[in-house]
Amino acid sequence: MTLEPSTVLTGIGELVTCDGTGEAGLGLRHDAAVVVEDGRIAWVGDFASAPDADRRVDLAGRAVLPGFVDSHSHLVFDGDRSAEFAARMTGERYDGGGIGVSVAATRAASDDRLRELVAGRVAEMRDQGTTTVEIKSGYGLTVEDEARSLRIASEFTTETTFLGAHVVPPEARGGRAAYLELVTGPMLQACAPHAKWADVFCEPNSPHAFTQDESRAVLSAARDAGLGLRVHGNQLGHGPGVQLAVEVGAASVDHCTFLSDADVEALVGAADTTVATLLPGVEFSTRSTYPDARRLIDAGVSVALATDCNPGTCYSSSMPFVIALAVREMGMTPGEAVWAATAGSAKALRRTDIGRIAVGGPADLAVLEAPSHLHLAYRAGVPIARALT
Ligand SMILES: N=CN[C@@H](CCC(=O)O)C(=O)O
Ligand SMILES: [Zn+2]
Repeated sequence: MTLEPSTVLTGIGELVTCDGTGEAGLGLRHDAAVVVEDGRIAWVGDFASAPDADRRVDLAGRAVLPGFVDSHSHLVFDGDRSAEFAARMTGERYDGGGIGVSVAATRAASDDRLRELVAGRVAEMRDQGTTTVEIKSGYGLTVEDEARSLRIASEFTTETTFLGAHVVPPEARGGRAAYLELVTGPMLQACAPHAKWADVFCEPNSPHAFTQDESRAVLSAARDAGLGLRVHGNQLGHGPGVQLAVEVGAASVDHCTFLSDADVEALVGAADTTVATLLPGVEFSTRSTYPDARRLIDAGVSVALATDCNPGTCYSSSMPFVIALAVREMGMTPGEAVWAATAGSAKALRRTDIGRIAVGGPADLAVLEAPSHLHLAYRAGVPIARALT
C-alpha cells in the first residue's frame, strides 16, 4: 500500500506506539489516528481531532504497530542444509561445522544469484511485518567473498555487519593464527567501507569458532577501523561471550542461552550499552533449551528479540514466530515480546528513530489482520502481520 504523499490512517483497532508508557512500555492507544506524510509520521492523536490529508485509509479495526526490527540475520548465503536440520531433529548436536557447507555454496554463487536470494528473503520478512533488518556476512570467509557479501547486503539495509570471524574456514584449518591475521588485516580493510558493525562467533564450545582472546583481537581491530561491535556469545554452552561484549561496550550480545549469575549481573550493569538479544528460533531449530528471558527481564537486563535467519540454526525469517516462541517458551508477556521485537531490537542497533511510532520518525509501520498485539502469539503460525508501507 502506498501512503504518498499524505495519508490519514483511521479505524485503527489498537495503536502500539512503543513510546515507553503503560504496560511493557507499549504506549497503547485506542480511537487513534496516524497521519503519514512523505514517508514520515506527521501526526499521532485521537481520531476525533485528526487533520485532513490527501487520502484516508480505513483499517477497519486492525492493530497497527511499529514495523519489526530484526537486528540479527545472515541472509547472504546459497545452498541447502535441510538435511542437517532433519538430522538434528533425530538427536544430532549443532556445533557450527555445517557453516562450511554454506561457505562453499556461497563462494560458488554469482553476484546476481546472491542478490536474488537476499531480495527474496528480505521480501519474505516484509510480508511478515519486518521493516528494518540487520544483515551479516560470514559465508564468504575470503577477502573478496566477504566484501561482496557486504556490498550486496548494503543494497538492502544500512545495518550491515562484517562477520569474517564466523568460523575458521576449512582451508585454513591448522592455520588459525594466519586466518585471524587476515580477518583483522586485509579482510577488515576491504569490508569496513561496506559495514556499520563487526561481529564475532565467540564460542569455545565449538572447535570451529573463536576463543575469548581471538574474539577480543577481532573486536578491537574492528573498533579501530570505526565499526560498532556485536558478539555471538553463550550459544552452545557457558562461555566468555557476554563478559567480553560488556568489556568492549558491544551494542548487543546475541543468543545468551547459557548464562551464569555473573553474566546476568554484567548485563544488568551494562543495560544502557549492551542489549541481550535472544534468538529463540535457534533453540527451536536446534532442539535446545531456551534462554531464560524472565530471569533477564526481572533482573533489569535490556532484552531484544530477532530471528537469526540463517541456513544452519534457524531458517525462519518470521518475527511473529519469534514472538510466539518468546511468549510460549521463554516466559515473556505478549507486550514484553512485542517491545523486544521493536523498540528493544532498535536499541540493539543503537537506533531511536525506528521500533516506535513517533512524530518525525520514518513511517515504518506493520498492520495486523487482528485487533490487538496479543494475536501475534495467540494466532501462532497464521500470517497476520505485514509491513504497511
Ligand atoms: N552461531 C553462529 N552463526 C549462526 C549459525 C550459522 C550456521 O550454522 O550457518 C547462528 O547465529 O546461529
Ligand atoms: Zn547469528
